[in-house]
Amino acid sequence: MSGEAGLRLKLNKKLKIASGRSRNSKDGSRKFERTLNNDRNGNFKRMNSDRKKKRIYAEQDMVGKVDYSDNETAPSKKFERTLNNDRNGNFKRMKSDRKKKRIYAEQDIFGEVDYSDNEMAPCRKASSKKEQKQVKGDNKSSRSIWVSKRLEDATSETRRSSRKVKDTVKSAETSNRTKTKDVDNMNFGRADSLKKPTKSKYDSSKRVDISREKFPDVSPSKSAKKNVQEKRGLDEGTEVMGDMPKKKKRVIRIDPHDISNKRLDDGLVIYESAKEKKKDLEENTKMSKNAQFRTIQPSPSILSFVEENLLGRRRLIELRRAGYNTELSAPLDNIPFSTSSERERIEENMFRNKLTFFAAAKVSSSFPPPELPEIAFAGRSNVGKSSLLNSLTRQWGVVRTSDKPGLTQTINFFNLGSKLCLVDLPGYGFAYAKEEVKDAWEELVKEYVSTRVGLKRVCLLVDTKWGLKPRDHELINLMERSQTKYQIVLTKTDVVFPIDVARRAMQIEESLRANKSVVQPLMMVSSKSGAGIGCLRTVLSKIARFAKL
Ligand SMILES: Nc1nc2c(ncn2[C@@H]2O[C@H](COP(=O)(O)OP(=O)(O)OP(=O)(O)O)[C@@H](O)[C@H]2O)c(=O)[nH]1
Ligand SMILES: [Mg+2]
Repeated sequence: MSGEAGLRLKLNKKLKIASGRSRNSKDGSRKFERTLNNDRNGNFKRMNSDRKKKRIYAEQDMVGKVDYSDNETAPSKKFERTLNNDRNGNFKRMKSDRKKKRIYAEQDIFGEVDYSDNEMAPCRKASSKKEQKQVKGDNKSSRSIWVSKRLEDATSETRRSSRKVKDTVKSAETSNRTKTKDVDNMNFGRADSLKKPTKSKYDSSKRVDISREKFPDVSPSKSAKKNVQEKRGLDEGTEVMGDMPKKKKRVIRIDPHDISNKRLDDGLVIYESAKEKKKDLEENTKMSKNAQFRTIQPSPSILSFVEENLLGRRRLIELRRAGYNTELSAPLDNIPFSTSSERERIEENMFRNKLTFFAAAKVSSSFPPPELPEIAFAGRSNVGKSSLLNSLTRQWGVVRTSDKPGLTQTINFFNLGSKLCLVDLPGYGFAYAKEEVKDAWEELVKEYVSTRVGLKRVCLLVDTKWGLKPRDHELINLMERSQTKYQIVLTKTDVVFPIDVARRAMQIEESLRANKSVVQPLMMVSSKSGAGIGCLRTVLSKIARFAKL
């Protein structure tokens, strides 16, 4: 027993010395903190009991007469062995992490791990969990090597990163000051050794930033140029001076309108300028056309006709004062689908008769035999031919009309009573139809106006806004050649000012003054307002009255 007591005392002493050493060392204090933390979590008692158990097992080993004086690692090995044994026995409840703690405690006690470097602590803390998982091997020395290796890696990495920053700053400074190849090679070499592709980018951007800070007056483009120069210089292995004298650019000013000093390269410019000039000229001519139109002085007879018939754009109050029933839908002198009693009010007896459709022709062979004197209505598409027929007879709906140009595609024959035949011709020019079809219509119209027996008059309808167009002139020339009587009728007078209606009438009369087949006076109507319709009725009914087949 006395021997046993002696051994116990010795062991206690050893343990006290070890714990004292650990407390004195920096890592020992850390270990102490951890134990305190454990205590805070309520494991203090268990720890005490563990220590007691350790002591007991140590005692047991010592009773087993094992000599530890030679090798200090032996007790730890023994401890672990006993712990392993205990897993099957009394210490089943103990968790692995607690066991690990105990292992660390042993390490601390026996001072196997060298914590001389201060940087170790945070690394160890950060990777403590990983380490705990990995530190499973029984060999303490291997564990200590692994930990020390990790620590070394961590410290070297931190050193590297700090060195990197220093290097980048240094390289930036050197590139701006000296810009020698050697310095940059060093930098690139370092970047390569670090094996980070982004590093070089970072370096270059940093360099640019620093250069900007250093030379705030230099524009970014210039600094970029400098960088390019630097790179070139480095590639060639020659020194590039930052303060090179700049070459002044010669600026040659060329007169854009002067063609004499142009080179072949400036051909495009010449072409463009010519195009612009042509455009200006066209605009001027266009302007002059409008200006010319405004200078037309209508004759007093035309002006009085326009005023008497309320032609042109008018206010409702004006129409009301003139006796028009403004409450009726357009045209004002019209009642849609009028009855025979309503037709009685038409001044001219001729147009009191009922309008009836009797034939349509696509080709000249299908024209009906000429039984009645015919009055045809020709003109460009959408000029208002069909509408005028309806307006003259006050029988809206007999002749079909549309907003879309090209509705009338055949020559349509309408009988007005038993004395007159009204013919609606297809329009020419602007129409939503194929070119071949339009050409066919035009040919048919030309054939009709030039060859038709019984055709007493062609009312050539002209839009007041646009006046005579080349196609109209074509038809006029044809009728002149074929000696077909034609009368110009201005339509849609309600969309322009009265003075412009008069000007247009005057303009057309002047242009056709030399023509022989043209019938005067020029008529002006509006199928919408009914203005001038009565006058046209009077003129046309005279034809029927005196016409002889
Ligand atoms: N403001 C106004 N519009 C009119 C007048 N006459 C006709 N219109 C309109 O002009 C468009 C064309 O009328 P249409 O009578 O179909 O013309 P069109 O000459 O027969 O046309 P095509 O059959 O294609 O040759 C329609 O929307 C009419 O409402 C008018 O005197 N004044
Ligand atoms: Mg029509």
